[in-house]
Amino acid sequence: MRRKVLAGNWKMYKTRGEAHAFLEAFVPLISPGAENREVILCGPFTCLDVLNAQAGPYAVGAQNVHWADHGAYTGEIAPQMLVELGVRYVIVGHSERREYFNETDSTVNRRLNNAQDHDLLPILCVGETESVRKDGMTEAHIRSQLDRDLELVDLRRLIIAYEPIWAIGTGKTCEANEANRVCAMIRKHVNFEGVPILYGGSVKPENIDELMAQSDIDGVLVGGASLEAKSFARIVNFESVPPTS
Ligand SMILES: O=C[C@H](O)COP(=O)(O)O
Repeated sequence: MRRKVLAGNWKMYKTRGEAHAFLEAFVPLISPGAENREVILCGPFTCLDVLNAQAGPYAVGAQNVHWADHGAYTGEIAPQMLVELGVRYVIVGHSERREYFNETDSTVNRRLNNAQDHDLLPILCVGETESVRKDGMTEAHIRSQLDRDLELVDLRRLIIAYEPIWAIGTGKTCEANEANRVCAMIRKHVNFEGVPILYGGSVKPENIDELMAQSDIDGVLVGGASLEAKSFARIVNFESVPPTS
């Protein structure tokens, strides 16, 4: 059985003090016995050591990593610098990186490979814009991203997040059955049953149970609703709905 993954992406929010306060509130709210649930907190670089010190059983993730181990790359961060801070996961290819920082499938691929070379577990983000969806090109677009991004990447040490761009931070959640359909398509395309596939895009306490009840959604990547301890705790404590058969 694939593990369940509940990941929070804080984006460019939270100072170290705010991260500390979040953890003090969040950790006691998590229900015991959430076995087989991997909780990941992806904070800004400046918070990573605070998360590592205080997050207890929960894993720490970064939001980007460079394809080189060192060099004249102002503003970038190398994998071993993250590993030294106790980071285990790293988000790669988030649509905000692709849109605002000119990430391409080629740079995403190089970042994924270097992350794995240093034993970081990457969370690759893929997804379509609203206009791609309207043109009926969602599947073709995602398959193309996967083909280019995953060259030489070890699928056994990878998480994929399906994040329809039109659903990110907009409050427009993709219907659970449609998100499930695309996640199933991704699994089939990469041809590896064991890869955890997450859904991301306006996940909140009100829709988490329905999303987690889907057959091909193994978890969620949460932006806005991961910033507040109570709402992210409700997401982590999602209620399992037994499969109907
Ligand atoms: O990485 C997280 C996604 O961009 C989703 O963000 P959101 O939950 O604020 O829509």
